[in-house]
Amino acid sequence: MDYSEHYNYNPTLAWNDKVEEYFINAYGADHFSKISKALTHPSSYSCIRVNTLKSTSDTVTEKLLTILQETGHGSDANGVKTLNGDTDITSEVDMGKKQGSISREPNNQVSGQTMMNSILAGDAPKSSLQKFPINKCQVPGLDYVLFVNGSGPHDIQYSSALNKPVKEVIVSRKCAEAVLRGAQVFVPGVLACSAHVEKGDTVAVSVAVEQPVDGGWSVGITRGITLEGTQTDPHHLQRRGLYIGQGTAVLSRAGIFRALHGVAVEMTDRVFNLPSFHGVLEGEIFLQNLPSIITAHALDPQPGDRVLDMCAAPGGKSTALAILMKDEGEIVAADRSHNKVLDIKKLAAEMGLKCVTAHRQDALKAVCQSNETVNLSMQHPDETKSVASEITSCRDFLVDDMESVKTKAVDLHLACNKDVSEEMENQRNYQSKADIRKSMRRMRNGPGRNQTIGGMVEKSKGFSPNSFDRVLLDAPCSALGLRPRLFAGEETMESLKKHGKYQKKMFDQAIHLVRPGGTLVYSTCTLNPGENEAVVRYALDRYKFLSLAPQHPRIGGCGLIGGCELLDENHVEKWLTPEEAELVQRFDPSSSLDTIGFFIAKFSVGQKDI
Ligand SMILES: C[S@@+](CC[C@H](N)C(=O)[O-])C[C@H]1O[C@@H](n2cnc3c(N)ncnc32)[C@H](O)[C@@H]1O
Repeated sequence: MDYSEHYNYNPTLAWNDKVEEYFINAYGADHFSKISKALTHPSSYSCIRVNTLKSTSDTVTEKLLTILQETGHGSDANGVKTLNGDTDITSEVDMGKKQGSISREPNNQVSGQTMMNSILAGDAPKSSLQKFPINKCQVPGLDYVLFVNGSGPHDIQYSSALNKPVKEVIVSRKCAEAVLRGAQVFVPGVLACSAHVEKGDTVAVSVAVEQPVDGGWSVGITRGITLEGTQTDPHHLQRRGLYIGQGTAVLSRAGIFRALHGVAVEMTDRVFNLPSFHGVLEGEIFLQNLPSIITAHALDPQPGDRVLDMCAAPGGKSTALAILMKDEGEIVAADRSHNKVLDIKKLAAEMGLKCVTAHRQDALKAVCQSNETVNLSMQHPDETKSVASEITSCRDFLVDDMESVKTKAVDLHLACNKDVSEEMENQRNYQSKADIRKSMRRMRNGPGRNQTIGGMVEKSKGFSPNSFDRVLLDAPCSALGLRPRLFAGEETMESLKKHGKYQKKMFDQAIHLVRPGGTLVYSTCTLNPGENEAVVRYALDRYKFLSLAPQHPRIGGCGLIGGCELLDENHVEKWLTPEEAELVQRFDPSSSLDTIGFFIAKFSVGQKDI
């Protein structure tokens, strides 16, 4: 058997046939194949936004270097691995005894890293001896953004003691995507395991990805199955090229399937090494993708402005906007989901931001319908601004007591019941034991310093027309730009079209809320032109008082020109003119910036005729 071809990481992203055809039409076959490949890898660096109201880039860099050093993530000058990047660097999990021989070939030719270094982070790392060098962003105005460089893909030699078959675990796709970003393997993420795995054994970790079955997709693995020997088990071929690293079993096989939570495998050798700063320097830093930070700059908020973030949770862009405004003015951060609104409140409180108020509001009904609000339709003379916003706060928002009581009960249940579902545990960036203990302590001792907001969420009745200087519509989307991604087959042409329709409806609301002379920014984290250029086309054609505005900084690429014939519908989806395409920013995951796929359009709002 050819071990090197089987035990490696070389995934091919599966798409729905029609969607693939549409994207090949939009990007060209070669380019789309590069995008698809890039999506299966994480970015080669973690991007950290410093809360400049609390700290500086230099202070944060020093603190992070100390933390990395103290936790064994520091210098690696002799090429001997110490510790890999863990999700939670305060994790107290016993590493256990390691078996088998492992060797690692560092391969630092991560896609685009050289370009990324020279454009964004300069050529000289803060400390070249550091295993995860930290660099300040070189783009003017973004020196409060830090990049922590990771490495990969690494070749890992998967082997076992006494030439026995390699012991293995298979994890779910969501779990694997988190592991590729630096997490550990948690119990709920394990789908299958070899027989006789004991605590301390070295195990190869691979991922179960959906396979085509009867016109649909299926993983085809029942949780808890035993993997037989290398060649004999029926899932052997499916795992080819899907190995994400090697680790030490923290529990035996029986323990893994009996336990409800906790780490199952402590990763020791990863295909990609990325430090994770989950829970580190809370309030002082925020981990955020570079295009999201650029989106906040594109809106160009000024101190004293009234800004609406229509789909704000978890609050990454709202807090970035608040910091750009020096916490002066008002940011109304709205989201449809009650629990997510609580996340916004928590984040704003952690970051010490007073100008962010979080509200439960459906962006599809964001414009206030009540006659009473007519008086509040501000023409925006500065002197009426603060009075009007105070009245708005009093009148427009209703405290939904029942909802908050219900949520408190659910929170209590979750905190006391450790049976957290797999998706929650894996997606919440792998809560460590320490985190769980902290939550339990909070439940016993009441809210801590940063937790004083409780579960109250204001349910908004909507906002008055023309009442915001700036509006951000960071729309819910197909998220096809997010990486790493191991499967993309769930989106069909029909589902992509639904996203586009939903976004246009939200845009219709947004346009009523921003005042004449104001600014509107529309953004998504998808590659789909139907949710990007086509929405901009719709907006420019429908609202003649809108025009595309230049963005600063501008480091992304141009938009897509022309359009695409949608054969099934006998309809041409229209995109942008060459001039318009120059004004939007498109972040391409296969480009040298090595970011997620992202799209930003900025509009100037003229005198309205609606
Ligand atoms: C792309 S995320 C926003 C990320 C956020 N802007 C940030 O940077 O942290 C989209 C958000 O839209 C919210 N959402 C989805 N449908 C919505 C609706 N009809 N009204 C308001 N929010 C909605 C989701 O709950 C989700 O939090």
